[in-house]
Amino acid sequence: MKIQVVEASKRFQYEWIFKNLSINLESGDSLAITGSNGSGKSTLLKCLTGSIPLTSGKIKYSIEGKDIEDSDWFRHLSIAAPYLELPEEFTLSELLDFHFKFKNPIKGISLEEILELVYLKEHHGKFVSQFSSGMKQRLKLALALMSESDVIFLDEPTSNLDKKGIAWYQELIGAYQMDRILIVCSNEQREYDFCQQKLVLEDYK
Ligand SMILES: Nc1ncnc2c1ncn2[C@@H]1O[C@H](COP(=O)(O)OP(=O)(O)OP(=O)(O)O)[C@@H](O)[C@H]1O
Repeated sequence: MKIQVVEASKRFQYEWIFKNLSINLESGDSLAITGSNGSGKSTLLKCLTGSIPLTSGKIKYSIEGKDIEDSDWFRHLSIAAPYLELPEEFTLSELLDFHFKFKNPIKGISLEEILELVYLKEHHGKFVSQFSSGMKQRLKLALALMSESDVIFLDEPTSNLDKKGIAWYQELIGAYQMDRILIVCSNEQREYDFCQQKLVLEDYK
């Protein structure tokens, strides 16, 4: 899998969020997108996932030299972000069944193992609406990383996690990034210090 970003720029009304941003990523790469509050991290993530268009420039996804249509990017990626809510009217078991109807779990892992990994096994019958914010965040991260996707996007991955949850997140990444592209939007070093590449949005104003 390759993602090529060429001279990408994004503007909302008269405000340029980023200009002339170029990056190349391939399987196994990890990129941290950093910058102060309001610098445009989430906006760049939304452009990279195809949820909103660029103002100018180009983003290309390809596998083994073959381009992937913009409309098919979603098949290759998973996202965990604060603004993407979990469907709260499901119990945890129902949510896992629902989620994995659309995405395959990574090879060799069962739903039972995912429940254990996320420390929520005893809560499988509980409604997601009754989860604490930390439980919801662990679930979002696990759903993203346990899905068979070539690209994983994590926006503010440790929000609502306590010290133990942060250590759990770091271990999860170590064990399950595998040969995939990982993109982390954050301004907290502990969330991205394992990333090989770092992009600072203030450099693209
Ligand atoms: N749909 C929109 N229309 C107009 N302006 C927008 C829109 N979405 C975001 N913005 C503006 O783009 C800028 C960047 O916002 P963004 O949420 O990408 O920043 P961020 O770096 O993720 O911030 P934070 O660290 O606070 O989460 C802000 O000035 C924001 O108001």
